[in-house]
Amino acid sequence: MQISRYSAPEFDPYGDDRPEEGDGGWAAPVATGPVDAALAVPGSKSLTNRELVLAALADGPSLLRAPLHSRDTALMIEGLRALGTGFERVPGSGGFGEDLRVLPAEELTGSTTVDTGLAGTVMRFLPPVAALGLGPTTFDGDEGARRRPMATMIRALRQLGVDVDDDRRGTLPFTVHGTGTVAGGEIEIDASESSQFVSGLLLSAPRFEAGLTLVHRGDELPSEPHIEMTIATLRSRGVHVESEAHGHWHVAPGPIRALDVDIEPDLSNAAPFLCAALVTGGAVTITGWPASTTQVGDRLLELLPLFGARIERDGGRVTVHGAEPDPSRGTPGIRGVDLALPEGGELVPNLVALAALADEPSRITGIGHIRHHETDRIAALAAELTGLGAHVRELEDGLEIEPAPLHGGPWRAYADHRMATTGAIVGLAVPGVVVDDIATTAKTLPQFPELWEAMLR
Ligand SMILES: O=C(O)C1=C[C@@H](OP(=O)(O)O)[C@@H](O)[C@H](O)C1
Ligand SMILES: C=C(OP(=O)(O)O)C(=O)O
Repeated sequence: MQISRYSAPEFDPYGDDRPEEGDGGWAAPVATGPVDAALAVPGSKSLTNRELVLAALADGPSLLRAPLHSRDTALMIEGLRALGTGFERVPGSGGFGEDLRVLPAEELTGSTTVDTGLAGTVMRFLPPVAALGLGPTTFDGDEGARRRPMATMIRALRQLGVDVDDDRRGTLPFTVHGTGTVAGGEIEIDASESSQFVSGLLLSAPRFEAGLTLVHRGDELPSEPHIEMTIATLRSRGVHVESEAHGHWHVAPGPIRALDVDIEPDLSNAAPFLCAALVTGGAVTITGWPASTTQVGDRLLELLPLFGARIERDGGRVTVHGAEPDPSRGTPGIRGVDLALPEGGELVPNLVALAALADEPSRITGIGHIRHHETDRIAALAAELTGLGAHVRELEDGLEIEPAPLHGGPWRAYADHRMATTGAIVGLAVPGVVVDDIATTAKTLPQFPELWEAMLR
């Protein structure tokens, strides 16, 4: 079996580690009965990478407790370090690696390169930071990263008075010519392709001379909970942020306060484990579930019951129980859903695994933007499920799935952590599913293979 090199505690967020190529595939374990497991998951990618950026721009050192250590967060650390930020490792109290002290640069520097990997948060959050640095910063990333939209960010920076050289491609690679200051002011963007354009601009905005008034004009505004998360993290550091109308934000110029923060567990990364309860008719408990959160993964507690799950909550322990076996519908009796889910694109791949194993048809729409994630997730899900015998119809902005008996076969991950975990979920119920690159889960959850096998023991 292939185990990722990113496993804590050996994982070194400061080294040159990159995921390894697949070694011939990971045979997804089949559940031999209902799962019955309790586990904790490591810190949130979205919170860790926001707090890293804000800590680097803050007016003093900040401590991040229980941050995520994964490829995406290592890339963020390396990018910020290239721009002059200091990092110290501090013994952590959590089970998934060390805490991090972030030491902001006296002056952000440029004349460097930033490797974004395939991390949307790195490629959309760091260009405005680089604009505050002195000197040119060239951004590039994985082959798949060069296909992800960047034109909205490049145009926004130009509107803010920043010189960006992209050879008119509108994608990586490009160079941000930082002068040490950004004028700021009022701009309009179309964030239909990704909420990360909004988040990236808002995170650096307190450091712009005039702050930022940002107006979204476009057909869609996906992943709104992630924008709420950005606003909440800014406010917790004393930044004045207003949103008086939908798609309008104003960030006042001013200091970003240094702050010691606890990073919540990644609730979107809890999803595959919770789905396992439904697929096997068992029960899975996640510990440390926050009482209140801006994470979109919290919506799993409303979404999974639509598939037939029962949720039990006891303080920070959240347990998902599979549907009661129903002989007239077959065990484990997963229900079909008809959902519009523009706010929860990152949850979709795992939920589609449930839909493919359900006894009834499903339709999930409003998710055209996930064609711009790590891969075109609509096309990838349709291709991989069809390869296993599923009846899937690809819509422009979603998927329709009809119940059909599935068989084993290869499952391509497309360098997408959530495609990899989706293959694992299907493989619980379908013998012979082989995920080509389970190590790609190191993007946000290096411990996935170990946690998955432990859940099944
Ligand atoms: O800001 C963030 O941390 C994220 C925003 C969302 O991006 P999109 O708006 O591109 O979907 C989400 O899907 C991604 O996993 C993380
Ligand atoms: C879309 C995702 O990632 P990224 O931050 O690279 O956009 C995701 O994690 O599902």
